[in-house]
Amino acid sequence: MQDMNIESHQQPPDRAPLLKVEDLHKIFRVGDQDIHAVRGVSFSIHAGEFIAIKGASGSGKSTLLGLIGGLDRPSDGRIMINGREMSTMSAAELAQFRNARLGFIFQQFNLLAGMTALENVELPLLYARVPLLERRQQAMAVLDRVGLADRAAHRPAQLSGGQQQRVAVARSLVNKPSLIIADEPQAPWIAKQQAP
Ligand SMILES: Nc1ncnc2c1ncn2[C@@H]1O[C@H](COP(=O)(O)OP(=O)(O)OP(=O)(O)O)[C@@H](O)[C@H]1O
Repeated sequence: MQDMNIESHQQPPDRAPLLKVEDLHKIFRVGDQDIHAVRGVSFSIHAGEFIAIKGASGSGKSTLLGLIGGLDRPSDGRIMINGREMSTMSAAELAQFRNARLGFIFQQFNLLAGMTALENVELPLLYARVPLLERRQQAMAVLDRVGLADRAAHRPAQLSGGQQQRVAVARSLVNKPSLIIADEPQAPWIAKQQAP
């Protein structure tokens, strides 16, 4: 892994971290080659804190975000969320935790092409078994917040790139997550959205 920097943009408050990463490593085995994508990364995030992970292409940023989000397991090191070690969670617990506590914005947005903007935003609530009327109202409110209420019935292919990005942001916010993980530069936009 090349150099990667973790920058905090707010003063962490004096309380236990929401997320603590300790000496994290990820090694991918490709053929007979070991790719050390994440090498000994440690940091903490407190509630309300905004953190940017910066580094050259291929320095391990997406891999690190995947590990924090529980999408992949580390080769070594620990990830503690609210004092609980992620590796001790079962697959079902991890899925439940991801759905209830984390919001993801992927590099490629990962919107479902066959669904409308509103249905895409509703997805985390559907997984959380929120009743239809309630989830429709909540999803619509967040779509409105990102300025896309009038595009609710449009499918991703009928939206501009920036609008698709805003749908992805709305989907990441709809379950009111403790932590939003954003791959690539939408992050300042999210910080603005989260401001009271
Ligand atoms: N599933 C995988 N199997 C093998 N190698 C991988 C895998 N995923 C990533 N890598 C390698 O790990 C390294 C880190 O990749 P990663 O995608 O985390 O970088 P990044 O910093 O997010 O890059 P970018 O800014 O270009 O998106 C790269 O050398 C990449 O080729």
